[in-house]
Amino acid sequence: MIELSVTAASHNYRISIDAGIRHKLAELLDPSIEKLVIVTDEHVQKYYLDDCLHALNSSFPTDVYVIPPGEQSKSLEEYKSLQQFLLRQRMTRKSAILALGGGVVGDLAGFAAATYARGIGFIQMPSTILAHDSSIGGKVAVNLDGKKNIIGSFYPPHQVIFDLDMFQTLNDQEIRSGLAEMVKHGLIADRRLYDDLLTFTRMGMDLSSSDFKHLLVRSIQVKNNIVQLDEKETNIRQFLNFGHSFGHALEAVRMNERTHGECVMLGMIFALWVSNEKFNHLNDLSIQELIHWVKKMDYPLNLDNVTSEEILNLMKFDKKNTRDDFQFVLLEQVGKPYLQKIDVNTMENYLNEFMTKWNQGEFNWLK
Ligand SMILES: NC(=O)c1ccc[n+]([C@@H]2O[C@H](COP(=O)([O-])OP(=O)(O)OC[C@H]3O[C@@H](n4cnc5c(N)ncnc54)[C@H](O)[C@@H]3O)[C@@H](O)[C@H]2O)c1
Ligand SMILES: O=C(O)C(=O)C[C@@H](O)[C@H](O)[C@H](O)COP(=O)(O)O
Ligand SMILES: [Zn+2]
Repeated sequence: MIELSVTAASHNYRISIDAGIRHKLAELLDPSIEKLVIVTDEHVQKYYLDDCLHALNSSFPTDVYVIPPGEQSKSLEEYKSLQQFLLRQRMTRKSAILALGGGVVGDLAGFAAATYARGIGFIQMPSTILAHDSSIGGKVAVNLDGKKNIIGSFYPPHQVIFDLDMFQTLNDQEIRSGLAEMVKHGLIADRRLYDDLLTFTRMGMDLSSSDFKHLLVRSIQVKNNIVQLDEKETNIRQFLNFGHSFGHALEAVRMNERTHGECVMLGMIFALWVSNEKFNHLNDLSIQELIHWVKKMDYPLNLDNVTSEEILNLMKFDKKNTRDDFQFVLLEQVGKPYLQKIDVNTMENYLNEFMTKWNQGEFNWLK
């Protein structure tokens, strides 16, 4: 088992990573927890809930709250139903929510844990590759009126229990989605992670291999290093948002058609293009090589059913922005992100140019 620790402002917490770790759940949890509510979704319930309940072996009084799978569950309506369930279960500050699932379950359950009784115990048990990102660092949230994560909080978990065995039931789309956040971590902070990830996936992927486990741990370390230095995103944590200004806007327009990671991948390509074409950066990266990989991995690349106007309007709700300007994450080099102020008119021009050229297949690297 690999154990990492995270220092948050309010407390330190442990990340325990291993294949099959769910079967040891009772041993891993803090014995002082008086009551547990497991929040999960219907897919994860089907595969892993029984194992977890069996492992708990009645050590903790436990109830289960199951949400419909998908981004639609990150809503104020689902949040309210969950809070009402917590009330009915008479949860107290000595109780804990255990989020068993991907980023949707973690974000919703975490926001409920952050706000019920002004904060109760919160354990993350990520079940997707993507959730190596979402389960660490304490960003918890729901969406409102198509604006991603606009109602939320910073609420670091008290523990993260990551069972890599659960990746075996992920479909290709969810694997792709999670790999995108790993690529992001490589691009912003770890050139070797980026290179190794592209090589590993080219050679055929065994998600249960020790090679993949090491890549995942390196990716977790990138996230961990950053959130420990800037938990509330006042400076360098904004780099973790690389690709998300455009990505979140696309995700909101194409809700339920494309995953978070698929949209972030296109958002990163846009940001790489701006970095290279408009600011003359990135002479150490072949965008073409990345696009070849992206195509091989079957990321959906179609942008012709969305307008630059729709994207621009949603990008205005990006939480990094100031009132008048976009604060856009660019890369000077791989591993050297920075924040660039871009005014609305300039961003509109960039989007128009990029999306027109993209849709007309004018980029050499698309060929
Ligand atoms: N809080 C953060 O820092 C942070 C970081 C990144 C992303 N996010 C958020 O995370 C969400 C995306 O998370 P996600 O990609 O994990 O999506 P998800 O939680 O919707 O899970 C994806 C799909 O896979 C299914 N699933 C989950 N685990 C499975 C397993 N082991 N086997 C089979 N199926 C499984 C789910 O039921 C769902 O249908 C987005 O809402 C995004 O905004 C948050
Ligand atoms: O941890 C962070 O900080 C991130 O930005 C990680 C992102 O991958 C994640 O999608 C996050 O939820 C985006 O946050 P938001 O503040 O842009 O909603
Ligand atoms: Zn993300």
